[in-house]
Amino acid sequence: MAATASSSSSSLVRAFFLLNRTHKLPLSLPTTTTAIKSHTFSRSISSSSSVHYTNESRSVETSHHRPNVIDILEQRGLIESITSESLRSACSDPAQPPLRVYCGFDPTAESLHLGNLLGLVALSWFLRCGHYPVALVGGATARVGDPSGKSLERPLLDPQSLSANTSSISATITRILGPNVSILNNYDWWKDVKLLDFLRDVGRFARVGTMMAKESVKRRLESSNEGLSYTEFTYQLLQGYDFLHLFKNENVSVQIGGSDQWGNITAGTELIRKILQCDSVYGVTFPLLLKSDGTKFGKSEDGAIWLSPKMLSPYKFFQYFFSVPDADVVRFLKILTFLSMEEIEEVEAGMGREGYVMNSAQRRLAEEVTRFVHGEEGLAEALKATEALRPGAETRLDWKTIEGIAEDVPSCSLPYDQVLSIPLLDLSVSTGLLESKSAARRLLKQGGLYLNNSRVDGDGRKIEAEDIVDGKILLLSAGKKNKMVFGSTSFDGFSLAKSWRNRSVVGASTSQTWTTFEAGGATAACSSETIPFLILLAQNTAIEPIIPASTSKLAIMAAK
Ligand SMILES: Nc1ncnc2c1ncn2[C@@H]1O[C@H](COP(=O)(O)OP(=O)(O)OP(=O)(O)O)[C@@H](O)[C@H]1O
Ligand SMILES: N[C@@H](Cc1ccc(O)cc1)C(=O)O
Repeated sequence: MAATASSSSSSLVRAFFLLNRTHKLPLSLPTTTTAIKSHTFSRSISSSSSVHYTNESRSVETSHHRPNVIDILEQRGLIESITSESLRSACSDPAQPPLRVYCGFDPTAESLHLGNLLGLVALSWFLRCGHYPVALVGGATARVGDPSGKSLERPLLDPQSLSANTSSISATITRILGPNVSILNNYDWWKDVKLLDFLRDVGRFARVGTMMAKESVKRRLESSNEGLSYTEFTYQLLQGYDFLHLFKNENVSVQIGGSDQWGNITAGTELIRKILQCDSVYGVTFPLLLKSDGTKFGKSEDGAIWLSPKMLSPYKFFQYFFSVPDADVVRFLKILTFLSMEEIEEVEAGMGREGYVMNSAQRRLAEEVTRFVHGEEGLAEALKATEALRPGAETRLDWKTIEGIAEDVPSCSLPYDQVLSIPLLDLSVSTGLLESKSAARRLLKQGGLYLNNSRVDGDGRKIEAEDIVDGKILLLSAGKKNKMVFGSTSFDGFSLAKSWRNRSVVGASTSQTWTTFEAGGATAACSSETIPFLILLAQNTAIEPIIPASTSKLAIMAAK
């Protein structure tokens, strides 16, 4: 059934792609324009955050040729379940106004991550097909914590962190989806809801048997000794009530989310059916994006692919997609980019052709996703950095480019006189880039040792003043992947602290001259003076400096 629907719409889909190149949004072919007055979208980001949008009423196009967004999502592998098949006709029926569709994100971290990107991509598809997306930031729900997919109750977040997270996530959503997406914070309606009113008006309609049967509840009761708190148990009702509220007040009739959200989404459609006796309400889920070990990409997992450039640079973001295995690249192109299916098929066919340049498909994927998330500027930054770090690259290195990526490659800071006139082989060992001088010599003979992207030939090569780019830095590469940046004294304690932090460190506090933070059971301290000084204190008492305390002018970062 899905296949029939998809093929019948494929010519429309193609037309849409052509259009989309020139007129970005929406994808529909407008025929008449009607003002929808009764539904003004209040683009307010909460009392608890500083981002504010003004109310605006929209002019909505009714279209005879609105591409079927559900068919498109399905073709691309972005549909896991739908509450009712009638959504397919509702979303492309020219007699009906465009749909308002929402996806929620709890602000439990400073940034959204790759898993959340699927929701943004799906919202963007709705927008491109002429509908109205709403992104909800769960300022209220994050105070409770969604038990879906969680084996333990989440720690509570303080109001300041919630507010900061709400602002930064909202800014990311606006950056990615543009100003045509409304952002709402559910704290804005929850703060006025009274418990007794809620129990009387909503609780009555929620059946305990149905609530107990939800996957998130069953799984927790079966697998954890601690079970589930009443607070977490009510989470599904909070999300259900959000849908009811948005349906009544904002005319939102579709909720989308990852497949772990099915129970919460259907809690909403059930409440709307029971309380408002309305059936024209829909839930759609997409499959979870999983890592190669089968676990989901998430904010609370290690090694998250963050969407905020403050948490992960566009360069690293680009590199992640540039390195995905061949087996995943076509699937990722379908779910994470807006390339037409024909273009994707073309890329796939190219991968099997003779003369295919390795990683070209990945490069296309990385370019498309980085552009969507970080914009043209972010993509340009990522491409420049990628080129700057490519052994053999012609591009002249400059301090500004390297400074931007120094945090993303293993780096180390040394006083000038410990670099100048030092044999390159010695330097590559003393900094930890290579394990021994014989290994360094072997690599050099094989042509795998590069200084500032140029291949090094003789083993007697010493560092000369002109090798130190802009008098500050040099780049040494071993083989193709292992790179290390050396800084002279211009690497101050602050940038060291920052680069150290980016290597999965949690909790940093800054005092006037010292930054301290904890990493994997250890505390690191770094002075913020210009001459860096870094020591690592093992947890509890024993002091174990990674550099001798006497060499107070030297700072070494974990190299590999
Ligand atoms: N790996 C993923 N693949 C697809 N969707 C995801 C993934 N991770 C989260 N989502 C979706 O993003 C939306 C927001 O989820 P949420 O804010 O709870 O993120 P989360 O990563 O699940 O958080 P946490 O790690 O704290 O559980 C939900 O619709 C959820 O299903
Ligand atoms: N429960 C969702 C976030 C969400 C919150 C409120 C909603 O109304 C909708 C979605 C999640 O944690 O992934």
